Amino acid sequence: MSALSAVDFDPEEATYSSLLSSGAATPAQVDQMRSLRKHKNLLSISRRALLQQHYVHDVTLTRCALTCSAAAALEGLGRREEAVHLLRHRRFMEEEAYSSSDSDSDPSSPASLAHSPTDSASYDIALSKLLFKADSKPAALALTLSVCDLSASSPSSVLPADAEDAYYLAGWISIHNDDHSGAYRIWRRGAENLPSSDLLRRQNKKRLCWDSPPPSPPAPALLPGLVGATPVPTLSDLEPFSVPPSTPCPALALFDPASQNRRLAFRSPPVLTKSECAAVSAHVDSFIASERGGVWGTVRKSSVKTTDVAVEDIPVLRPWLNELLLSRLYPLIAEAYPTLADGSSTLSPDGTSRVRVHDAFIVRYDADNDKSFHLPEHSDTSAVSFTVALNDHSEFEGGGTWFEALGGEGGEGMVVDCDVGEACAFAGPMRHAGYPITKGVRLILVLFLYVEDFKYGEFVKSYMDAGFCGDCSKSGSRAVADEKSGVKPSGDKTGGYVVYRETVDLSNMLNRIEQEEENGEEEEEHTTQPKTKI
Ligand SMILES: O=C(O)CCC(=O)C(=O)O
Ligand SMILES: [Fe+2]
Repeated sequence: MSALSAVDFDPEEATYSSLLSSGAATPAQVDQMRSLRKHKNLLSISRRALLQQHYVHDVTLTRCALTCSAAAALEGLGRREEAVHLLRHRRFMEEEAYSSSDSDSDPSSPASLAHSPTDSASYDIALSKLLFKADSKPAALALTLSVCDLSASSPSSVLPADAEDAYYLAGWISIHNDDHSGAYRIWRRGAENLPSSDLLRRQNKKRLCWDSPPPSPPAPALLPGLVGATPVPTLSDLEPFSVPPSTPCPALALFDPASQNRRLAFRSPPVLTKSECAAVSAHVDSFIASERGGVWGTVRKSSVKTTDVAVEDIPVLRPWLNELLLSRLYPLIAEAYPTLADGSSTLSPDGTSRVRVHDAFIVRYDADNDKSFHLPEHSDTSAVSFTVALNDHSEFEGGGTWFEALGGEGGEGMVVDCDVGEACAFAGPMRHAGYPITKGVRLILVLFLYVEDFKYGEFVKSYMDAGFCGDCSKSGSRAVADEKSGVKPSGDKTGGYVVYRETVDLSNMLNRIEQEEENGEEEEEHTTQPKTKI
């Protein structure tokens, strides 16, 4: 039976229906029920529209879009194999029919209306999305790259939105494949081939900023007042924080166990002087005033509100951060994390660092004005991250970086608190949070770093696959309420976690086709039957 003619009886739905009518359904079950109904509706509408060839008379519909919509619905119903088969089959059939059709035939005939030269790329994007979700990364990457290549060699064969999606998705598949450098190469190519894409331009700009050569002569001459006279920290200057022997943590898998000895987080003495922090803060304020109309926003969109600015957006801070990285933070990482899990070090044989910036933000928590108190539990997209305190602790109460695995069995975790100029370095896959402030403003520099050619994701995955961790990277349920404030580090959301700008954009992109088609189909649906709402 083909995917389009399958009878969609689902015993699960019958169970949910009786649960709902008995009033015993949990919120999670209601959500599942909604999703089930939504995808069933979408599948039945797409199927009907395809079978009745609605696209012949309705210029807003195409066979390709309806097919992608049906595939998205099948995926939503957990029928991924059918979805993949449907897309592959339709792509092949339509391409065949199109290439063998007589070019002199009536242009209004269904055959020519049903397939346009850009449809194959649209099918490929929809397919690669499914393959990526199915964790078939090499196949997904090959398909997205083929769309990138096609858009470069024959721009009229790929819709601009599909081309942007292809480059963006290919970059993210590469990152999930532990190939950050490859991702940035793809985004660079995308930015060059699609100069109108803001998304690709931003990704590329980031890379250009953090790969730029160190300023020479160094920053003091370029930026008076911005580089202080703090010494370069060595291991004996760092205060280590160890994961207790009884506590699992996927980040342990990143380093050589003998030399690391479960020390995954470190607090350093000041890497910035007070006057340097004040100067950075003043530059941020003047940027917000002149470029953002005095209003802080969020560049790193997250599932909960965070207030931040990307360092690369403030030109005066770019050489400053490069200098800070090269002179103090990269050496600090080499001291704190001497041997990686693959036996290599973060230093190349020539002594230069292999560490690279993935993201650099200045994050502001403000208990009094925008009520941005905390950041919920999450892991970073990084091998190593930093938080560096940019203002004095007397300016706020509470705060600090909370780590679940540093607190032992009880689940209360531990807060590592930094005073102005001090840095907290930690392994990105450690589950952590911005602990709530209860008063004032806390300003920090946040850095997500990776190590070139070090496949940290692979080590985390092996650790998880080996079952060492149970579900320790998934749930925030072990967070314990703070006695005084009554707020959890995980926020008010159960299992709250932060998704970063790229991840949000990525999931928006992945869901966009589905959403657009659903909206289109809902309109269609209103004309044919009332919508079933739960
Ligand atoms: O506020 C903190 O100390 C943590 C910040 C953080 O984890 C992040 O920005 O990803
Ligand atoms: Fe973080």
